[in-house]
Amino acid sequence: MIALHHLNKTYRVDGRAVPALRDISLEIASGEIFGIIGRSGAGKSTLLRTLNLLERPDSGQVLLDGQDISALNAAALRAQRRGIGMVFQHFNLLSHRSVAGNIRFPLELAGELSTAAMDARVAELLELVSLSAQASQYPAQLSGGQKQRVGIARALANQPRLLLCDEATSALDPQTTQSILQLLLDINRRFGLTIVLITHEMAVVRAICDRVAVIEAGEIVESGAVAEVFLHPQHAATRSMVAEDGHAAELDLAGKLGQLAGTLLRLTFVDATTYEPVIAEVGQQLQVPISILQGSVGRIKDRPYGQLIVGLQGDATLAQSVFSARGVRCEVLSA
Ligand SMILES: Nc1ncnc2c1ncn2[C@@H]1O[C@H](COP(=O)(O)OP(=O)(O)OP(=O)(O)O)[C@@H](O)[C@H]1O
Repeated sequence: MIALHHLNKTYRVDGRAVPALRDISLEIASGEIFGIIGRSGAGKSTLLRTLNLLERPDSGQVLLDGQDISALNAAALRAQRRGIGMVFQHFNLLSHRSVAGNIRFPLELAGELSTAAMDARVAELLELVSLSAQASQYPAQLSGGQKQRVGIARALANQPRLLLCDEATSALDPQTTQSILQLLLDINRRFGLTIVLITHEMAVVRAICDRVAVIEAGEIVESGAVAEVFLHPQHAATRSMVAEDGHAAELDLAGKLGQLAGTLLRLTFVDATTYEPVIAEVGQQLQVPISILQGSVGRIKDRPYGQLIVGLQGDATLAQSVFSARGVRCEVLSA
């Protein structure tokens, strides 16, 4: 659905060049939730804003359904943008309009529906985001989570094909964050809406994204299915974000290594193997003790996973092949 080809963007600040995007190429499939994660200043907002040309790249192409939107005239670009909704970190609601008035605003701008049809659409959207009871309230009377629900309903008003979320949950507490993420997931599943979100939090990616790209200093340094990137991060930037998230097993046994006998292994289970008694069975099969030193279990979107660091007293190569045969990825961390 979206293809970015060799995007470059450099800002000029006081005559100085500030590169924001460097040779970015990405493909995002229709119906997926795609996360772009990176630290502050990495280029996330700039990249997201190129998808509807709020930011024009210096070079490269932005293709939506095969059409290069940078080649469109102003009227055609406006029509394209109507098919792209956007949700903002600080909600950007109109303070003098009620909840219903905010949601109605893009419908009025589009000018395609009768008054009755607009009323019906607003009612439908209020119900979708569970705010029917707050229709006549004003933004100042709402909680952060409710404001973001209005932001989401407004973004969906003109039935976009693509929803761009710019740090949509960064101003919210963890519980509200979860409810907004669930709402986005629900919308994605019910309407098959493609969602591209930017975030600095691995937990957001882990909760709802199908695939993720990691951006660092304007470059995509790693991308792929979330489970692959999260459980086997390759780049230092990804590793440090995964470590901060605290849900993957990281080797922070410094100082204790000398006291541990045997070989350290990292075992990664995904999907069904997560629930099987693999460690006990492999220990029994090899007749060696296996001690669990550190680990975590959880979910990546709706896939269960486990990652454990274990100590093995015995033949590591043999253990590796036995674990692999059981569908468990096994890496030797130290001998
Ligand atoms: N309008 C602008 N003018 C000049 N420089 C800019 C502008 N917007 C962004 N930059 C610079 O471009 C780089 C990328 O910024 P961008 O806002 O895209 O990063 P980000 O990952 O979204 O950061 P944050 O999470 O802090 O918003 C940074 O060095 C930033 O200072």
